[in-house]
Amino acid sequence: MKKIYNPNRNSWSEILKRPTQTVADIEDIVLQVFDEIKKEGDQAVDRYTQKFDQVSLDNILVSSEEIEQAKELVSQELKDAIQLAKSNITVFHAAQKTNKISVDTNVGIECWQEKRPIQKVGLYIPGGTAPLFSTILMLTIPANLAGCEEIVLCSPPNREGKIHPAILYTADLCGVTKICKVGGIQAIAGMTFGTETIPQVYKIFGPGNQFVTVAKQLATKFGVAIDMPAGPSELLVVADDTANASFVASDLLSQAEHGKDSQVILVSTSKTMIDQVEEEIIKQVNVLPRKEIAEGAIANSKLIYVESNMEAIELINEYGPEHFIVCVEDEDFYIDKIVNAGSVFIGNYTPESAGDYASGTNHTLPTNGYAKQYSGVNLDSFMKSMTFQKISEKGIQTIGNAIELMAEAEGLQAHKNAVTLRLESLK
Ligand SMILES: NC(=O)c1ccc[n+]([C@@H]2O[C@H](COP(=O)([O-])OP(=O)(O)OC[C@H]3O[C@@H](n4cnc5c(N)ncnc54)[C@H](O)[C@@H]3O)[C@@H](O)[C@H]2O)c1
Ligand SMILES: N[C@H](CO)Cc1c[nH]c[nH+]1
Ligand SMILES: [Zn+2]
Repeated sequence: MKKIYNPNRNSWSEILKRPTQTVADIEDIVLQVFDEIKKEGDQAVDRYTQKFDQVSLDNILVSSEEIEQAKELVSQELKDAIQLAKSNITVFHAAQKTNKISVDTNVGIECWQEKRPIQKVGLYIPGGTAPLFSTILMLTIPANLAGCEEIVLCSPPNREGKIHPAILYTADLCGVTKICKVGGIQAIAGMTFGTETIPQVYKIFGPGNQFVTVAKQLATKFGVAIDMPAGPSELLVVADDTANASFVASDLLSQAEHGKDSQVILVSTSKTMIDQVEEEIIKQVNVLPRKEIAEGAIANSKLIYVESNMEAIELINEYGPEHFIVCVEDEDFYIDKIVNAGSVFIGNYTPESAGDYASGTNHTLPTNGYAKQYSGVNLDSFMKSMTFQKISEKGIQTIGNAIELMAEAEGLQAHKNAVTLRLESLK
């Protein structure tokens, strides 16, 4: 990991660059896949599954027999762990429900806001290098709580044309309507345009690698909504001498092992802590089964020394990390001042992995600096706010003249008439 001491503010944007490819880099291939899948449907899906996943499938739909087999293959111990996570995620997301908001803005003018579910949603579950069945909990639980009617799930098949049993088990447990064995750009195109097998949806959710993320971003050009750009995982830890260097290193490696295009950063006001974390990383990475992937991400990562907490928080807000761990004496300073982060983890006993799996918060979060403008997935992501109003005779008499004047000033006579006719009927 590259060590940087007291970086000059002018160099922050260069130092904090992500290693991922952008829309401009991947756009051509995404638009080509979109175009062919829009025109040819399943046939083009199969062609790209052969190209990018090295397998061809007669039927991409998961059958009930495959689900029954998967249930047998998942151990009771893992099923119990999934149940614990499901329960905590349900409790946290159910608490996000809001009541109808109703106000009389004037006498006789009642305005209110209510939420309604998005009827058809599509969930992308990553499966390229690791079967992220935990993401199914993160997406189906709020979708079900919101009341979404149709939940379509796409995840890439392996070279034998199969999806990992834990993905199938969890999808079945969480009431997914349809599971399709399709990944990458093909999956996003399928759910955007619809094919003979993949249903078209109104909104696509879920994380993925840079190809999936750029495909989701470009899909919005074709009318589908997305949760957010949730690409290669990233983590920023702020730590001082009160932190535990081995814990910090384990957290950094937990996100580095997601993919070579992940990025992890340590910001510290202690040079000693930076040296200790560096040593620990070297020690811990050697025994990881995904050592090569983690080392790839570490090559993109930084250890940054700054002189004050104020400088640290300004740099962190400039970066806008997906995950932000705070292991410092003055936690409240960072809790109060953080404005750009997907999810915040506080104290030496709050590993980021807790949020990935089982504490209850959602792990589908904005990456690549998008924490500056996007929230992570939550209950509202699966709902729309709708407004309603009911105006009485007294109400239209109160605001009618203002509407007439404003409509006339905008040169919209028909708008004015809709009020004038009613006011005259009340004379
Ligand atoms: N931000 C979040 O909330 C969050 C959560 C979980 C995981 N993640 C990220 O999700 C990602 C999962 O990545 P993954 O690769 O393991 O699985 P994935 O399912 O996202 O991607 C695999 C698919 O990518 C496609 N692909 C691979 N190489 C390609 C190429 N050269 N051209 C076109 N398409 C190609 C293939 O179709 C393959 O099926 C990781 O980067 C991880 O960090 C992010
Ligand atoms: N850390 C990922 C979000 O960036 C989520 C995840 C799933 N499984 C393990 N981790
Ligand atoms: Zn993770």
